[in-house]
Amino acid sequence: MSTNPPSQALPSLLGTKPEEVAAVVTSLGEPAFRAKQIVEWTFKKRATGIEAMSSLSKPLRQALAEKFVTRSMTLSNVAGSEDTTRKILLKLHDGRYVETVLIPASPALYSERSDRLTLCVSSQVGCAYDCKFCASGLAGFTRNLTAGEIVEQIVQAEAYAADRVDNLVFMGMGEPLANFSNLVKAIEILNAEWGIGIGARHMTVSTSGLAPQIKKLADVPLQIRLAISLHGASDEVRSQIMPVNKKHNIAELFEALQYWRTKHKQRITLEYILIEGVNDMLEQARLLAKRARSIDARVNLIPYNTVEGLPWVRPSEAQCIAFRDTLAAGGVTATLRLEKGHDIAAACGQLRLKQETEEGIIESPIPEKRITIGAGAA
Ligand SMILES: C[S@@+](CC[C@H](N)C(=O)[O-])C[C@H]1O[C@@H](n2cnc3c(N)ncnc32)[C@H](O)[C@@H]1O
Ligand code: SF4
Repeated sequence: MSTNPPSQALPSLLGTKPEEVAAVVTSLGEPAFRAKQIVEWTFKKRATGIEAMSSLSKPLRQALAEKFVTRSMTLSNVAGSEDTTRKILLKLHDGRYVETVLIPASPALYSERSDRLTLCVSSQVGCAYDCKFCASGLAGFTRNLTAGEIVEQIVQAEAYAADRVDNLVFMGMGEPLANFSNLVKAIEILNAEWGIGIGARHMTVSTSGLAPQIKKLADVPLQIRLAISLHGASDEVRSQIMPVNKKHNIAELFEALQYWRTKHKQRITLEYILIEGVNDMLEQARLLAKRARSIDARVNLIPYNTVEGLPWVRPSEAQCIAFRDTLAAGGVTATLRLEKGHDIAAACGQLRLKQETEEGIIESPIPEKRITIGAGAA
């Protein structure tokens, strides 16, 4: 299934706004309406090559082809099935890989209505934040994705599925708020009528808790949703599995979330992976309930997805249910999905690790991710 993506690093039209296209068109001595046609070919007609833009003159197409590409990645592999999740492995122009995950209809999680087709997109190659349970950061950070590469994941997934994606979650590989300007540009293009046209309320940005960037994102005038990877209700537990907590602790994070709430009407989601013996104690549930109530957040409980090479295990169903019930008794709306295969993140990052290790791009990451708390931690 794999073919080589274009090797040049020209900017992609999928990451270019109409005013930027207009500036190029004008510099080429062409009338301004050509920019509108190029934008239509790019986003509405989904032209896969500049030569296909048949309403433009040949010389203009040639000049454009020296400045832009329409695609910068190729579909390399797909794993999974239509009724659960399908992980799409995409090869980037520099030979690196990212994953984007198609998730079929399921009861509403990140938006009010049922999510017909959700796509979980990546924002970086690798991740620098080193959360102890996560596959995305296992081989460290390589680079940010461009706005065009973020947008193209949706375009590639829609072409593959022959369907429209109507809900987006930034929960793939990488920390979206560490790639702030590309993220915001991509969201603007994804939201725009002239662009992909996905409503802001159907986009959720998930972050490990970069408090200053949460405030900065709050000031962007789009009603996108926010999910926080909390995974520990006390600083002690959270810092052991999420080193970012040592930089921005829970108090600082929640102060930023209060600021977010002054600018956004939609409720914040607190993501909480349940890992046996690490963060699944019921006193954590009671503290989590208190924290969630303080910002009127809902909680999404995710039984841990096993990552090859990592020692963590998911708790028993009974423990997951007891955790959820403790939250409910504390007055907090909590979602818990016990069936496998429907998880949004679905341990995203593992396909890419396997591919890049096999190709010798990265060394097999032998995780030094063991911590010593509780019974489940080896
Ligand atoms: C991969 S992260 C990407 C977005 C952002 N960096 C963050 O941490 O929120 C998306 C979500 O997947 C979760 N996750 C990572 N590894 C997981 C695993 N093995 N099982 C379940 N969820 C996992 C993260 O904690 C986070 O809530
Ligand atoms: S959970 Fe998010 S921030 Fe943490 S390592 Fe994974 S991708 Fe990075």
